Amino acid sequence: MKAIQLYYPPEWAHCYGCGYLNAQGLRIETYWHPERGESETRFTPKPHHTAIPGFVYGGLLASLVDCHSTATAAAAKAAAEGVSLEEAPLRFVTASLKVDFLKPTPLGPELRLVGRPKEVKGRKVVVETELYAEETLTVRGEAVLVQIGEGFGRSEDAPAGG
Ligand SMILES: CCCCC/C=C\C/C=C\C/C=C\C/C=C\CCCC(=O)SCCNC(=O)CCNC(=O)[C@H](O)C(C)(C)COP(=O)(O)OP(=O)(O)OC[C@H]1O[C@@H](n2cnc3c(N)ncnc32)[C@H](O)[C@@H]1OP(=O)(O)O
Repeated sequence: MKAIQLYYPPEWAHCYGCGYLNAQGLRIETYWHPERGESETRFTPKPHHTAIPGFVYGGLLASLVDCHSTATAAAAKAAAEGVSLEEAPLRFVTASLKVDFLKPTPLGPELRLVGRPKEVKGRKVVVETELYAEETLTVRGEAVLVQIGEGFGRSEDAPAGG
């Protein structure tokens, strides 16, 4: 099975969290399981991803939820439209990200994120994510993702003043 991120066209593959062209990035890989209608990402934080000794920094956890959600949105939209990502390289950006830190996340074990599309409507997809450390649910996220089109990211799309 090929990771969803590997379908992104190169011009949209520089993201710190999920771009395969970002050598310093997290380069997460997310897989879509059509039989369950769910996505899955596995990631093992490094020792420097520390909040306090023994626990994962929350900003990293938010980044994982963020990029896991954009990938889930692409797969969910492709599934809803009955197209493959091979023929339709869909790309989403994050409009809104909510992260609830339910319990401290231990630093050491592999983390597992499970994503489910809650709504697929037009260019918008809402994704719910659960993050587990050794079967313990420690983080829950909800993100609103909006599909970008070809040419998005040209200077006229960039925020003013930047
Ligand atoms: C990546 C930065 C983006 C900045 C732009 C510059 C260049 C981009 C170029 C390439 C990007 C390539 C790859 C992406 C890389 C990484 C992705 C990883 C995740 C991230 O790290 S990404 C960074 C943080 N991200 C942003 O920097 C976004 C800044 N922002 C915008 O660029 C606009 O804000 C946008 C496009 C999000 C929406 O603008 P828009 O005009 O296209 O969409 P529109 O208003 O039509 O809304 C359509 C439907 O989304 C609903 N909706 C919209 N905003 C909502 C909100 N906040 N909460 C709840 N619902 C919301 C509406 O309610 C409507 O829903 P409904 O149809 O149901 O009414």
